[in-house]
Amino acid sequence: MDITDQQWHEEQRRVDGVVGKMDQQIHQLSLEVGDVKSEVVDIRTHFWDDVKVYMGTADDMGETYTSLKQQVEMLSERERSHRLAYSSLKKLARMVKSPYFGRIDFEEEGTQDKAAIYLGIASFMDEDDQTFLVYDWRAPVSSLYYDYPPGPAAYDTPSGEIKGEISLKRQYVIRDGRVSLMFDTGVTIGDELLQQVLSRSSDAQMKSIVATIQKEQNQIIRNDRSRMLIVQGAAGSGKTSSALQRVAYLLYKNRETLQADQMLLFSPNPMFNSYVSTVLPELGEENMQQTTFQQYLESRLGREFQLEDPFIQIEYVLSAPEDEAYVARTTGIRYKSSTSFLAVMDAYKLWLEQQGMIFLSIRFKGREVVSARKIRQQFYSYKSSVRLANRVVLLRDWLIKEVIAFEKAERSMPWVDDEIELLDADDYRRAFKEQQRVHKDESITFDDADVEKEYLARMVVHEKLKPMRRRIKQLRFIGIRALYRQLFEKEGLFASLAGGEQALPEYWDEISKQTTGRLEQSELAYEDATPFLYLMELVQGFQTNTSIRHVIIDEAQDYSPFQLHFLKRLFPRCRMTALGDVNQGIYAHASALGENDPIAKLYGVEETELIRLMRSYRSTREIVEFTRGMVAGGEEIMPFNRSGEKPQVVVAEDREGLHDGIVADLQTLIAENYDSIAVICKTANESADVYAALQHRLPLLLVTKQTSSFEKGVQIIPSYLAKGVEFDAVLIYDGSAERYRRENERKLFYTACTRAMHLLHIYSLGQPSPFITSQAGDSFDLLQLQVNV
Ligand SMILES: Nc1ncnc2c1ncn2[C@@H]1O[C@H](COP(=O)(O)OP(=O)(O)OP(=O)(O)O)[C@@H](O)[C@H]1O
Repeated sequence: MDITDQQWHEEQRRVDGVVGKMDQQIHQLSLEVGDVKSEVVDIRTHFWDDVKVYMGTADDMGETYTSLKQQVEMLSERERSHRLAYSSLKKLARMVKSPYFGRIDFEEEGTQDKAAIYLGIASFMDEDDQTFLVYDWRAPVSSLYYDYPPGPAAYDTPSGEIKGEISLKRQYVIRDGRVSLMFDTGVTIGDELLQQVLSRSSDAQMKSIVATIQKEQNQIIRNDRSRMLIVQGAAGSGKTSSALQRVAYLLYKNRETLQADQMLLFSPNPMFNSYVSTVLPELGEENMQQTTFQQYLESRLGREFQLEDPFIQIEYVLSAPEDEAYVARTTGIRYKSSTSFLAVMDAYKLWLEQQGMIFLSIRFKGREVVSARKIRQQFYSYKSSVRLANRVVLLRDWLIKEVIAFEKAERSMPWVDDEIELLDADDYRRAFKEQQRVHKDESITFDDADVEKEYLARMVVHEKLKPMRRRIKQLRFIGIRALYRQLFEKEGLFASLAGGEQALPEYWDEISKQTTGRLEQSELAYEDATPFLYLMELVQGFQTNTSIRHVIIDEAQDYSPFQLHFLKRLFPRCRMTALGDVNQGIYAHASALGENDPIAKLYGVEETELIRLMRSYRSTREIVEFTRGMVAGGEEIMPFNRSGEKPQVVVAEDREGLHDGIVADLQTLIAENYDSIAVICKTANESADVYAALQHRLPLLLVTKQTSSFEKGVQIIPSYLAKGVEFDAVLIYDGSAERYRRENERKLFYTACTRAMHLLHIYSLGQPSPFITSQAGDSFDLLQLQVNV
């Protein structure tokens, strides 16, 4: 339905009115912020002037305390007002140029009132008559906008469902206070605006999608029933976008009880953190915590081991020769990531409760303080009904007592006299002070030489034993590394825990050899890190994190069932949102979204909800139609209706020709103002070679696993680091059969191709990959580059 000039005029008048009121509030708030700020500075500068300090009697001190307390309270109250006024000011400054993006006219059942509800990134109230001129997009009533076309509609409120009728649904694009686009929409949020948004250039940073959230995405954003929400969605279907809007929604809905730092996002790599870091601030919310799983592993095991990161593992899987060691390792990777291995670990723990614990002797100056054998005896002397981790605590306390006894005896050893000789004046002073502190009520002097010597001996021995006591407190007397090794070394142990020889993975001997070999070098393969940590936690007691209330796992398909179980135990109080695409699983390990859907079983059916997103928004129809043929079930992926050129497959006969073709292509794309372009290579090695070969011909950026921010320009990037991000144009460096042919490369290739928003060119040195040639011939254009002569 066309909008008349009259309506257009009225809408602009309303925008002018709202913007005028916003300007007024901005003015008022700026004054307030200035005033409060100078007040705060004043209180800080003259803080002591207004505090009455009397120290004579207990009453005086009480008065001083009260006066001080009042002054501190006043300061913090003023600081709070400053923070509030400042954040309202920031919010208004963001809204004033574009105060809202949508409107619904809604008549509640049983009333005659038709209310026009305008939606923006935050609420804005008319201070004169206390009415909402703009509603926050997250308010309960706003869900009408995302969920219903004009007609009967309903929304949930804390006091029940409200039914009624939507008579109008309108969208706006308002820039600098002018309505630049406006239309009434039907079934869903209008394609027209979405078309516009999606045809824009890719950004170095992800954008918020509040104005165009789709109905199925809204279900993800507002879901707050289930403990575990799983989103399985096609490439580019808005999983990450929805997850970030969801964070903003949950922060709004639970603003009294939930803070941004109680939410944690697990990202696929550090660069991704920078890519998504602006979405929440754009919506006026603080960012949640962000980390990668590898960063967590590093924080726990990085001091003791050289940890292999997942990218080194993937480089190995993609590039190493396929000999027996390779097949054994990849089999091991799959096994060690499975719940079968998790079950072995749990059984191992039960076994250890009865036997087999390995302890390290406590030694001092080459002598045994407590032998490993004695520690073990003590450990197994505790009742077997006491849990393993609790017995470890008892053992720790026992060891501390043993050390105290040892410490006493040690004071009369000759080495102590030698050490005392070496003490200087400062040490003496320290010893004296320490003794004074310990014996507060006794009058201490160093008049008597024997007393002095005793004190000094006590100090010397105590100091020297500090590291030992620290190690005991950190439970470093448990041989976790040896326990992990024992599992792979002890004849028959693994098989009996796994339920028999037949349950052992293939290539068991080689897997054991590889595992123990690396441990001896103090290396931990990526596939061993989580199981190792799990064993450590089983034995020492879980170091859980109860402050995090919500965990969001992006690219969930890249987590193994084992890792997911581990996360569940790590965050026992939290809810989880896991987003993934089974077709983009690029690791050799079993996937949490793989066969038998291990992720769905994590919290059980009752507490789990699964939402599927099948419409892809990132890429043009042509790119989606081409790429979806590469993966199982791809026919269900629906392109959004936006057209572009067909993907091109460009075959070169030699590397020089390939490079010339790519450089010419890049130059054209740059001239045509494509802002972000990626040349996606298979591995980091290939990326480094391409960068070295082409960097003198045009400006390029090389993305490595160390890259921490996502930038515009031409990026040379390994396929697995391009996860989650997108580019205006994607050139696949070499999509030949030589490079992409194995089944485990299919998803990698699909992931790389689906990074393209507007244009996809696949170069191929020789015969193109079967993942291309098996596609319908009319879904891409095939070009042959001329051979260089
Ligand atoms: N409702 C929407 N309105 C506007 N843009 C959208 C919407 N949904 C998704 N997009 C856009 O589609 C692109 C892909 O979204 P996003 O990265 O969230 O998808 P994804 O499912 O996480 O993708 P992948 O799994 O391939 O990494 C982004 O540019 C995003 O802004």
